Amino acid sequence: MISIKNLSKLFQLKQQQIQAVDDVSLDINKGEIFGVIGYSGAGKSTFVRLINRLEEPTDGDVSIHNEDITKMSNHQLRKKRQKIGMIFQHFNLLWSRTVYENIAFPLEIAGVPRTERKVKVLELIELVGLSGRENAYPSQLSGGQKQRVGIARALANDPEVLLCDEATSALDPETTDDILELLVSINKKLGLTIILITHEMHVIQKICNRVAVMENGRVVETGDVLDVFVKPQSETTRRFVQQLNPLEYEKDRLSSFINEDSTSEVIKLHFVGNHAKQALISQVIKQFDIDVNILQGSIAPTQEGAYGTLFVEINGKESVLKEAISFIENAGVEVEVLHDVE
Ligand SMILES: Nc1ncnc2c1ncn2[C@@H]1O[C@H](COP(=O)(O)OP(=O)(O)OP(=O)(O)O)[C@@H](O)[C@H]1O
Repeated sequence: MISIKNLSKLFQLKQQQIQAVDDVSLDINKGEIFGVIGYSGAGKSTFVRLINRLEEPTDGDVSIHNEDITKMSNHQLRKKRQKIGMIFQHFNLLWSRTVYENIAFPLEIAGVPRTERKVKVLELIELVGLSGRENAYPSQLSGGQKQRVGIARALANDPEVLLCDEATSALDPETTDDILELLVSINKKLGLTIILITHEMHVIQKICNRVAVMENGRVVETGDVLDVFVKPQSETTRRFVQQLNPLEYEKDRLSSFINEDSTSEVIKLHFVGNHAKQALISQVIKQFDIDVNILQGSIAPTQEGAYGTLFVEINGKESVLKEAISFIENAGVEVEVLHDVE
């Protein structure tokens, strides 16, 4: 487990002080993919760089598997850093070295003998899907391939933790998805703990188990990804969740589709996890004497199961509508009544 306690970083500039990270405490479980999301300037990069002491904390502790890295000597820290891999937005590859040589570099530094090095590098090249490109130089690779080299290099010394600093922000959406899939498969195959920072909610949705939301150096919300999607607590989190389906938040838009009928109601259904797999609407139609008009729906898969919303207009006798709503709620689906036509 990674235990972060009261972690702070104050940058002391000539004219001003910047509290980049402000009293952050978090526990990250072994083997999970933990996301940190925030807008530009929220303190994400500083936070992630404090975890391997690329930045020195002003205050607080970071323990990785019960070893407090903030108390380590430079020598101990160098050894420990071999067990903390890191990948970057702009890949940070060595441009004069080939794919093979980039990946071999951390092994050379760790003093791994040449033959052992070769076995490991070839294994990593296969793991990240770059077989055949061993002798290419970074300038001959696409963005996605460069990040694959970055990932292989970060894994060379069999780290316990992989830190990802906006690792997909420079990539197009399709390549982003490929790299995210690679991170999930590495997490599963190697049981590696991954801490990932991003400003994009779909990155969190796709691969994280838990998430922390940062604002002005502080963590304003933390929880399981599904819980945070379904019930965002802070305004900042709500704005991030909105990124995934902006239309869902334009309830006014729906009003033009609603029949001017005194017996209709518009409801929003929240499907979480396995509840998203039920044929609930067809059951409601069969069981109750009501009409259902589907206005809008969406579903987003997460590592912890799916999360979906559906806006429907239901039309029928008031007492029957009430019964139908109770039926839906009893099936484990949350119902929000949005609009009562007078
Ligand atoms: N080395 C530094 N010296 C002084 N101020 C810094 C330094 N690094 C970061 N800051 C400041 O700390 C604050 C947080 O920056 P940080 O880069 O951690 O945020 P971020 O959430 O990662 O944003 P971005 O995604 O834009 O990088 C910002 O106000 C930034 O200007």
